[in-house]
Amino acid sequence: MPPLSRSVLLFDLDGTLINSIPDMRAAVNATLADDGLPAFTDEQVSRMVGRGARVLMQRAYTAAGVPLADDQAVQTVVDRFLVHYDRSPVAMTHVYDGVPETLAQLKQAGYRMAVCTNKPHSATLQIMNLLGLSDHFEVIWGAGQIPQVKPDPAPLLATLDQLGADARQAVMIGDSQNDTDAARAAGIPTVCVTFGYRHGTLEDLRADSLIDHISELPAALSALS
Ligand SMILES: O=C(O)COP(=O)(O)O
Ligand SMILES: [Mg+2]
Repeated sequence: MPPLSRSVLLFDLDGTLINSIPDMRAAVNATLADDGLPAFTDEQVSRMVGRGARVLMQRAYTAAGVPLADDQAVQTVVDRFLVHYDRSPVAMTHVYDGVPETLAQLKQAGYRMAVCTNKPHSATLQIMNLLGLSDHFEVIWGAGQIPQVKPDPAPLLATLDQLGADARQAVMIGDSQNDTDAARAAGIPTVCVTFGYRHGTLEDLRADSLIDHISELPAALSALS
């Protein structure tokens, strides 16, 4: 596989490494139930996920017919959602097939790896620990440490900064336009999985490479350089 002209891999989490929708759906529905509102399905929640907990709550309450009035209302509901989510974050969440093996293979080949997710930071750390994924990564970046989330490039650049690396060394691996737009703005090429929680078409992603299974990633990375 080496020489590695781009040796730093930035991975998205939800929809790329793990299927986290069922536990997010449960926490969304528990939050809505606190307000006497009806539940959504996995399918509906997957269309709300992507830009972090604040946008998830805004979309859920808007879809329930009671849009959140202001920033304070959003924050209050996000805090309640996180209490529900932190209580049971991986009961129904699973790591996609082939992920641990592929991460081990990439590490062995000399890649340095980080996660950069729009999921809130403390939930991200807890979930990755519980799923046994943390040890593969030098940096785990979750939302809330800076105001911006993907598709803003700032979280990717902050993750690279923590790695002591720069955009010219990096490839982003994700599942949605939030990932590809952020990466493009940072000058970083992208590999996208064709599963996950993409909202538009595959073409909308404008990814440099598409893979149907994570085991295809090493070859896709080699073909990029
Ligand atoms: O939780 C979200 O909204 C999205 O998370 P992701 O950036 O890992 O896809
Ligand atoms: Mg994702």
